[in-house]
Amino acid sequence: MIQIQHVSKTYDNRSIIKDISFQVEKGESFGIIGPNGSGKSTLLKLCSGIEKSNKGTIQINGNQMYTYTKRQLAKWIGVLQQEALPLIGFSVREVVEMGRYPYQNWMGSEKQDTEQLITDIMEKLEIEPLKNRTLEQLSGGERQRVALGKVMAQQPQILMLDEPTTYLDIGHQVQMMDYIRNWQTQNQLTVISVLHDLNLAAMYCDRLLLLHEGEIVKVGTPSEVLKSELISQVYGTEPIVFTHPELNVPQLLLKSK
Ligand SMILES: Nc1ncnc2c1ncn2[C@@H]1O[C@H](COP(=O)(O)OP(=O)(O)OP(=O)(O)O)[C@@H](O)[C@H]1O
Repeated sequence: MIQIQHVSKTYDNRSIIKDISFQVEKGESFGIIGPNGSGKSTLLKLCSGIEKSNKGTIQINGNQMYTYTKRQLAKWIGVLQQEALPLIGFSVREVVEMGRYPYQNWMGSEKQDTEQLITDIMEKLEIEPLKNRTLEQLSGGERQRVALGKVMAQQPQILMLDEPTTYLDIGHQVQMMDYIRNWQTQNQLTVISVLHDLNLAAMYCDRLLLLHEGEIVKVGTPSEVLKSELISQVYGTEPIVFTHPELNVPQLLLKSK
């Protein structure tokens, strides 16, 4: 579905992403993890086309990314960025409807009637009761669900998420990740997420990419990547790694030094 080959990125002569190659299959949930400043967000921006690489190629569904127009790319890739939501004035429903822009003509209308699609998405995310409120009248968790609703309305094949659970409490973190996983499994959606929380990453990702100083340390299943020695080498703190008693995935406990 998405293939990254020998991709590098420099900012101001600083090498941020160094010759990275990996691929993500259709329907897969793929997590990018690594310490602060390791290049996770930059890598995601390269994968979504927000930033251009200095070297290497990115293919979406077998075609070079640069061959897609912005509008075509928006039908393939949806990016969840909370800070990108308009701040004032728009109602919740209007914001979700904005996700339809790749399908609209220059007058903002489209052939398909999307009333029902928008209502279904809002019901699924339990934001229908908030539909007439404006964004500044919402909590952080509600705003995050609206942001997800907007990107769902875009009906992308690939969803890219940069820290989707930041500012959410544990209940809302799990709720958010469950919404995404349900959407993923029901629609064969491909998901690429940058996650700081390694326990959530292990619970919700099929494979993980561990990044350190712009280079891949390891790509593999959560059990292959979340090993005490690797985490200690990259994050500088050695965790206790154990297996989740119900989900059978690795989980980490922190130790003080
Ligand atoms: N537009 C930019 N111009 C210059 N340097 C940048 C730019 N964007 C990111 N960087 C630098 O690239 C490096 C990697 O940043 P990036 O945001 O990709 O890391 P990250 O792993 O997502 O970090 P964090 O976990 O702290 O969010 C950092 O040193 C950052 O200062």
